Amino acid sequence: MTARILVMPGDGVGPEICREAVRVLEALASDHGLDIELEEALVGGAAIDAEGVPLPESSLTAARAADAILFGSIGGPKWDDQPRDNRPESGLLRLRSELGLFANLRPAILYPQLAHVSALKRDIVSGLDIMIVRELTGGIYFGKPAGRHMNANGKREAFNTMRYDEDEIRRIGRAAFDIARARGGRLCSVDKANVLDVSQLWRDVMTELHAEYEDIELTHMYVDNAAMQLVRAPKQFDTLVTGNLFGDVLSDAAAMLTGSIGMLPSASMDTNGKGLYEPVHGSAPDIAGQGVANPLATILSVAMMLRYTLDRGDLADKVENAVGYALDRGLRTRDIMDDETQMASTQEIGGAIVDMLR
Ligand SMILES: NC(=O)c1ccc[n+]([C@@H]2O[C@H](COP(=O)([O-])OP(=O)(O)OC[C@H]3O[C@@H](n4cnc5c(N)ncnc54)[C@H](O)[C@@H]3O)[C@@H](O)[C@H]2O)c1
Ligand SMILES: CC(C)[C@H](C(=O)O)[C@@H](O)C(=O)O
Ligand SMILES: [Mg+2]
Repeated sequence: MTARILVMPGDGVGPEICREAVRVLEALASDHGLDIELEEALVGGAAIDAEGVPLPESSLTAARAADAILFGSIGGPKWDDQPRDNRPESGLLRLRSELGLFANLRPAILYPQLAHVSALKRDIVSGLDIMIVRELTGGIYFGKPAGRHMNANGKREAFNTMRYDEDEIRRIGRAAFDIARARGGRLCSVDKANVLDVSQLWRDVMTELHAEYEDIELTHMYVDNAAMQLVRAPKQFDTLVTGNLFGDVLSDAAAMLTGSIGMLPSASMDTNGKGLYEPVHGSAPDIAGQGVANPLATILSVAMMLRYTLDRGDLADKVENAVGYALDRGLRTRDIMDDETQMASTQEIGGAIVDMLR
């Protein structure tokens, strides 16, 4: 059956990197029998400019109808003065929430060709393959009450609420235990249970769930220590599971272990295998429009789409191998370049990968 893929390029470098990822999908369709139909929809600042809101109803309807979504990135200084609920970022948050995309998978894998570009020494990082499982539709991003006001002392005050109920924790916990079982069998749950009530509940529920997963080794770690351990000795981890805010921060840190934030793909899944696939990075306004953005995080997100939604693990392997070949040939965008390699544009990297796939 033809799979419907909705492309949401968004803002900044989003359209540039999506263009390359779409070329990859088109090459797979024409040369490898991938049965897909592509459609495009507005989101983020581009949607604010065109229709006044960051997630028009027509985009949400198209997203609901799609089997998978390829998402670029949203946001930028142009829209920073929008009220919170009408910022580009709100469009993405609403999309995640409305589609129930609660499980965010952020793999940090070091390509051996980039070992010397990593922020860490080669022996500490070589062979790195960790998976961060981030809860994506709850926690402090969505907790009520939240807001800004003038308090009784005449001072500006603002507040957010970090809230999880046990079902939300159990749901992401099960997803993470299942992923750990399919990987190295070790799960580290990251929280701040020495301070936060919500983290104490998180830890209790993870510990209870462990009874259903006795073959998996479960450990707990405080988030401050986890941030330190990620840059001290990242290979101690296999799978990590954590809440929305902690996962956001830890995954950007993990990106630098792989050489660049431009290397980190992600999948945001619902309970039925539908997914939104996007790079972990943002719209990179500082380099947008220059043709220098690294498209590999987005192309590797296509590989995740092939594996998790389209059930074409064979093609996912092909895409990941093609990325390896492009790196073998010394092709690099600026963020992962060194003295021995050749600077290539966003489009040249995409083109090289498409050539390998053909
Ligand atoms: N999922 C998303 O769409 C998403 C994610 C993060 C941030 N944002 C938004 O993006 C905007 C900019 O945020 P930011 O600057 O904090 O984070 P960012 O990830 O956009 O950029 C951080 C740094 O990484 C670099 N970078 C990012 N992607 C790159 C790529 N593919 N190739 C090479 N270099 C890359 C940028 O040039 C910048 O120096 C904000 O509006 C933010 O809210 C969106
Ligand atoms: C843009 C923003 C809402 C988003 C988040 O915090 O989830 C981004 O940082 C990410 O990591 O996907
Ligand atoms: Mg982030």
